[in-house]
Amino acid sequence: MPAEQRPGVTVFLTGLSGAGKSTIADALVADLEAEGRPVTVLDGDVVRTHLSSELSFSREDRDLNIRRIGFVAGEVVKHGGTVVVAAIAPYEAAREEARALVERHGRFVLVHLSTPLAVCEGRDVKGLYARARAGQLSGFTGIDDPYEPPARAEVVIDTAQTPLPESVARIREAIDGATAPVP
Ligand SMILES: Nc1ncnc2c1ncn2[C@@H]1O[C@H](COP(=O)(O)OS(=O)(=O)O)[C@@H](OP(=O)(O)O)[C@H]1O
Ligand SMILES: Nc1ncnc2c1ncn2[C@@H]1O[C@H](COP(=O)(O)OP(=O)(O)O)[C@@H](O)[C@H]1O
Repeated sequence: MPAEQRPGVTVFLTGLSGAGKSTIADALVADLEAEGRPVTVLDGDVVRTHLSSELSFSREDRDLNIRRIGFVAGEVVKHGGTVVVAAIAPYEAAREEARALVERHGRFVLVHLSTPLAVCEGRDVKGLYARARAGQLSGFTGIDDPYEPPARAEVVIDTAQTPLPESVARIREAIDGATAPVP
């Protein structure tokens, strides 16, 4: 679809640490940018450096973080832009608030990475699960802090079962409403 006719869209990747949010976000962004489609990326780690550096991982602060992300995404979508969010976003109410902020202006595609905790912990990309298990990090999602699975997600992907190119193709299908070829 020509860029000037395309409504803005936010793809919101949610899931446990190590579920594959950043990996899929990077591949999805590369896929979109290869078509000359600019993308605004709001990755949890980066947002927490630049926009939410004062926030903790309490429920209140996580919710505020997701609300900020939803607001920024909505502003970009308002002008027809494409946004990719990668954040744990463990609480249903905050995700739905972000959805509402975006859907005022365009489309919102929630992608739940349902990768099981045991797989995420086995990956332990940053060594945080080991620290949480050792009692050196408290309030870690999935260990001693909750993750509420989304009641309604446009796409659900378990990255223990789904190869990366298939994940990207499924999300492209949800965005474009047409089958994107698997590379
Ligand atoms: N207590 C606790 N719980 C969960 N995650 C923690 C915690 N402390 C630090 N980290 C690191 O912060 C990254 C998650 O940040 P988010 O902004 O996505 O979290 S949230 O949406 O506000 O809940 C997360 O990044 P990912 O591993 O990429 O998900 C962690 O590296
Ligand atoms: N099919 C897959 N899809 C996505 N990531 C995968 C897959 N298989 C293995 N991985 C690995 O899982 C890890 C996921 O880490 P990351 O993307 O940083 O997760 P998150 O951003 O959710 O914390 C990466 O090391 C990635 O290479």
